[in-house]
Amino acid sequence: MIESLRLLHDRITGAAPPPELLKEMTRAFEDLAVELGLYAVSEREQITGHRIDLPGRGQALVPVFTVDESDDEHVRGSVRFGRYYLGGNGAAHGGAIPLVFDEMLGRLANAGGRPISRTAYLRVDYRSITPLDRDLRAEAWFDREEGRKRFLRGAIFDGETRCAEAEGLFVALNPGQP
Ligand SMILES: CCCCCCCCCC(=O)SCCNC(=O)CCNC(=O)[C@H](O)C(C)(C)COP(=O)(O)OP(=O)(O)OC[C@H]1O[C@@H](n2cnc3c(N)ncnc32)[C@H](O)[C@@H]1OP(=O)(O)O
Repeated sequence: MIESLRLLHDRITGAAPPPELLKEMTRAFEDLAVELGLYAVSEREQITGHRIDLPGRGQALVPVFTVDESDDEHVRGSVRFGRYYLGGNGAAHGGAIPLVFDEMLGRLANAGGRPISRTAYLRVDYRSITPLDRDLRAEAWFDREEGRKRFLRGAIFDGETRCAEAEGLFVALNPGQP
Protein backbone atom coordinates (compact mmCIF):
# COMPACT_ATOMS: atom_id res chain seq x y z
CA MET A 1 0.00 0.00 0.00
CA ILE A 2 2.82 2.42 0.88
CA GLU A 3 4.54 1.63 -2.45
CA SER A 4 1.27 2.56 -4.22
CA LEU A 5 1.03 5.74 -2.14
CA ARG A 6 4.58 6.73 -3.14
CA LEU A 7 3.71 6.17 -6.80
CA LEU A 8 0.51 8.18 -6.33
CA HIS A 9 2.47 11.07 -4.75
CA ASP A 10 4.78 11.13 -7.79
CA ARG A 11 1.90 10.95 -10.28
CA ILE A 12 -0.15 13.65 -8.53
CA THR A 13 2.86 15.97 -8.46
CA GLY A 14 3.57 15.42 -12.15
CA ALA A 15 0.02 15.57 -13.55
CA ALA A 16 -2.50 18.22 -14.60
CA PRO A 17 -5.76 16.27 -14.99
CA PRO A 18 -9.00 17.90 -16.25
CA PRO A 19 -11.32 19.39 -13.56
CA GLU A 20 -13.92 16.59 -13.78
CA LEU A 21 -11.31 13.92 -13.12
CA LEU A 22 -9.88 16.00 -10.26
CA LYS A 23 -13.32 16.10 -8.60
CA GLU A 24 -13.78 12.37 -9.06
CA MET A 25 -10.35 11.61 -7.60
CA THR A 26 -10.85 13.98 -4.67
CA ARG A 27 -14.06 12.11 -3.78
CA ALA A 28 -12.23 8.79 -4.04
CA PHE A 29 -9.44 10.01 -1.72
CA GLU A 30 -12.01 11.32 0.78
CA ASP A 31 -13.80 7.96 0.77
CA LEU A 32 -10.53 6.15 1.42
CA ALA A 33 -9.68 8.50 4.29
CA VAL A 34 -13.07 7.88 5.90
CA GLU A 35 -12.65 4.11 5.55
CA LEU A 36 -9.14 4.12 7.04
CA GLY A 37 -10.37 6.34 9.88
CA LEU A 38 -12.44 3.37 11.07
CA TYR A 39 -9.21 1.49 11.76
CA ALA A 40 -7.28 4.22 13.58
CA VAL A 41 -4.75 2.90 16.14
CA SER A 42 -2.22 4.31 18.60
CA GLU A 43 1.37 5.11 17.55
CA ARG A 44 2.58 1.87 19.13
CA GLU A 45 0.11 -0.23 17.11
CA GLN A 46 0.51 1.48 13.74
CA ILE A 47 2.24 -0.40 10.95
CA THR A 48 3.91 2.41 8.98
CA GLY A 49 7.38 3.31 10.18
CA HIS A 50 7.67 0.11 12.21
CA ARG A 51 8.35 -2.34 9.37
CA ILE A 52 12.15 -2.33 9.45
CA ASP A 53 12.07 -5.32 7.07
CA LEU A 54 10.68 -3.03 4.33
CA PRO A 55 12.53 -0.31 2.38
CA GLY A 56 11.71 3.01 4.00
CA ARG A 57 10.30 1.23 7.10
CA GLY A 58 6.93 1.21 5.35
CA GLN A 59 6.38 4.93 5.72
CA ALA A 60 5.88 7.41 2.89
CA LEU A 61 7.47 10.59 4.31
CA VAL A 62 11.14 9.88 3.60
CA PRO A 63 12.51 8.92 0.16
CA VAL A 64 13.41 5.24 0.28
CA PHE A 65 17.01 4.54 1.27
CA THR A 66 17.92 1.02 0.15
CA VAL A 67 20.79 -0.52 2.11
CA ASP A 68 23.36 -2.48 0.10
CA GLU A 69 25.89 -3.08 2.87
CA SER A 70 26.17 -2.06 6.49
CA ASP A 71 27.94 -2.72 9.76
CA ASP A 72 27.80 -0.94 13.11
CA GLU A 73 29.99 1.94 11.86
CA HIS A 74 29.06 2.36 8.18
CA VAL A 75 26.11 2.07 5.86
CA ARG A 76 26.13 2.21 2.04
CA GLY A 77 23.16 2.11 -0.28
CA SER A 78 21.10 4.11 -2.72
CA VAL A 79 18.34 6.65 -2.65
CA ARG A 80 16.03 7.91 -5.38
CA PHE A 81 14.02 11.13 -5.18
CA GLY A 82 10.78 10.83 -7.17
CA ARG A 83 8.80 13.71 -8.68
CA TYR A 84 7.01 14.24 -5.35
CA TYR A 85 10.28 15.62 -3.94
CA LEU A 86 10.78 18.22 -6.68
CA GLY A 87 12.10 21.57 -5.48
CA GLY A 88 12.52 23.15 -8.93
CA ASN A 89 14.32 22.78 -12.25
CA GLY A 90 14.72 19.03 -11.86
CA ALA A 91 16.42 19.32 -8.44
CA ALA A 92 15.23 17.70 -5.22
CA HIS A 93 13.71 20.02 -2.60
CA GLY A 94 16.25 21.25 -0.04
CA GLY A 95 13.99 20.04 2.77
CA ALA A 96 13.70 16.51 1.39
CA ILE A 97 17.45 15.85 1.47
CA PRO A 98 17.82 16.25 5.28
CA LEU A 99 14.97 13.75 5.67
CA VAL A 100 17.19 11.12 4.08
CA PHE A 101 20.23 12.10 6.16
CA ASP A 102 18.22 12.00 9.40
CA GLU A 103 16.99 8.53 8.49
CA MET A 104 20.42 7.18 7.44
CA LEU A 105 22.43 8.75 10.24
CA GLY A 106 19.70 8.14 12.83
CA ARG A 107 19.44 4.44 12.02
CA LEU A 108 23.21 4.04 12.12
CA ALA A 109 23.46 6.02 15.38
CA ASN A 110 21.11 3.50 16.97
CA ALA A 111 22.54 0.37 15.31
CA GLY A 112 24.71 -2.26 16.95
CA GLY A 113 22.66 -2.48 20.12
CA ARG A 114 23.53 1.09 21.14
CA PRO A 115 21.00 2.79 23.42
CA ILE A 116 18.46 4.90 21.50
CA SER A 117 19.52 8.45 20.63
CA ARG A 118 17.81 11.46 19.10
CA THR A 119 19.03 14.04 16.61
CA ALA A 120 20.32 17.11 18.45
CA TYR A 121 21.43 18.83 15.24
CA LEU A 122 21.73 18.00 11.57
CA ARG A 123 23.85 20.20 9.34
CA VAL A 124 23.44 19.74 5.57
CA ASP A 125 25.66 21.23 2.86
CA TYR A 126 24.27 21.27 -0.66
CA ARG A 127 27.28 20.83 -2.95
CA SER A 128 25.50 20.30 -6.26
CA ILE A 129 21.88 19.82 -7.27
CA THR A 130 20.41 16.48 -6.27
CA PRO A 131 18.66 15.18 -9.40
CA LEU A 132 15.27 13.45 -9.40
CA ASP A 133 14.54 9.99 -10.78
CA ARG A 134 18.09 8.68 -10.58
CA ASP A 135 19.58 6.09 -8.29
CA LEU A 136 22.03 8.03 -6.13
CA ARG A 137 24.75 6.52 -3.97
CA ALA A 138 24.30 7.29 -0.29
CA GLU A 139 26.70 6.64 2.57
CA ALA A 140 26.83 7.32 6.28
CA TRP A 141 29.51 6.60 8.82
CA PHE A 142 30.30 7.03 12.50
CA ASP A 143 32.75 9.85 13.07
CA ARG A 144 33.26 9.77 16.85
CA GLU A 145 31.58 9.23 20.20
CA GLU A 146 31.99 11.42 23.30
CA GLY A 147 29.99 10.14 26.26
CA ARG A 148 26.31 10.35 25.24
CA LYS A 149 27.19 12.29 22.08
CA ARG A 150 27.51 10.46 18.75
CA PHE A 151 28.80 12.39 15.75
CA LEU A 152 27.96 10.92 12.36
CA ARG A 153 28.51 12.01 8.77
CA GLY A 154 26.90 11.17 5.46
CA ALA A 155 26.97 12.03 1.77
CA ILE A 156 24.87 11.55 -1.36
CA PHE A 157 26.53 11.18 -4.77
CA ASP A 158 25.32 11.23 -8.37
CA GLY A 159 28.09 9.20 -10.01
CA GLU A 160 31.29 11.04 -9.05
CA THR A 161 29.42 14.25 -8.19
CA ARG A 162 28.93 14.97 -4.49
CA CYS A 163 25.36 16.29 -4.27
CA ALA A 164 25.07 16.87 -0.53
CA GLU A 165 26.80 16.00 2.73
CA ALA A 166 25.72 16.11 6.33
CA GLU A 167 26.99 16.05 9.87
CA GLY A 168 24.70 15.09 12.69
CA LEU A 169 24.91 14.97 16.46
CA PHE A 170 22.82 12.27 18.10
CA VAL A 171 22.50 12.29 21.88
CA ALA A 172 21.76 9.04 23.70
CA LEU A 173 18.59 9.36 25.73
CA ASN A 174 18.62 9.12 29.50
CA PRO A 175 16.25 6.57 31.06
CA GLY A 176 12.68 7.84 30.89
CA GLN A 177 13.53 10.57 28.36
CA PRO A 178 10.92 10.76 25.53
C1 LIG B 1 14.18 1.93 13.58
C2 LIG B 1 13.95 3.41 13.77
C3 LIG B 1 14.95 4.22 13.03
C4 LIG B 1 14.66 5.68 13.20
C5 LIG B 1 15.52 6.47 12.28
C6 LIG B 1 15.10 7.89 12.26
C7 LIG B 1 15.85 8.65 13.30
C8 LIG B 1 15.23 9.97 13.44
C9 LIG B 1 15.79 10.63 14.67
C10 LIG B 1 15.05 11.88 14.93
O1 LIG B 1 14.70 12.55 14.00
S1 LIG B 1 14.69 12.30 16.53
C11 LIG B 1 13.62 13.70 16.27
C12 LIG B 1 14.34 15.01 16.18
N1 LIG B 1 15.06 15.28 17.38
C13 LIG B 1 14.44 15.66 18.50
O2 LIG B 1 13.24 15.78 18.60
C14 LIG B 1 15.34 15.91 19.68
C15 LIG B 1 14.81 17.04 20.56
N2 LIG B 1 15.83 17.36 21.57
C16 LIG B 1 15.98 16.58 22.65
O3 LIG B 1 15.24 15.64 22.92
C17 LIG B 1 17.13 16.93 23.55
O4 LIG B 1 17.55 18.26 23.31
C18 LIG B 1 18.35 15.99 23.34
C19 LIG B 1 17.94 14.54 23.70
C20 LIG B 1 18.89 15.99 21.91
C21 LIG B 1 19.48 16.41 24.26
O5 LIG B 1 18.93 16.81 25.52
P1 LIG B 1 19.47 16.23 26.89
O6 LIG B 1 18.83 17.05 27.97
O7 LIG B 1 19.31 14.75 26.94
O8 LIG B 1 21.01 16.47 26.82
P2 LIG B 1 21.85 17.76 27.27
O9 LIG B 1 21.15 19.03 26.93
O10 LIG B 1 22.25 17.49 28.68
O11 LIG B 1 23.11 17.62 26.31
C22 LIG B 1 23.95 16.49 26.35
C23 LIG B 1 25.20 16.90 25.60
O12 LIG B 1 24.84 17.14 24.22
C24 LIG B 1 25.14 18.50 23.86
N3 LIG B 1 24.09 18.99 22.99
C25 LIG B 1 22.77 18.80 23.11
N4 LIG B 1 22.10 19.38 22.10
C26 LIG B 1 23.05 19.97 21.33
C27 LIG B 1 23.01 20.73 20.14
N5 LIG B 1 21.86 20.99 19.52
N6 LIG B 1 24.17 21.17 19.63
C28 LIG B 1 25.37 20.90 20.23
N7 LIG B 1 25.47 20.16 21.36
C29 LIG B 1 24.33 19.72 21.90
C30 LIG B 1 25.16 19.25 25.18
O13 LIG B 1 25.96 20.43 25.08
C31 LIG B 1 25.81 18.21 26.10
O14 LIG B 1 27.17 18.16 25.83
P3 LIG B 1 28.25 17.90 27.00
O15 LIG B 1 27.89 16.57 27.59
O16 LIG B 1 29.59 17.91 26.32
O17 LIG B 1 28.05 19.04 27.96
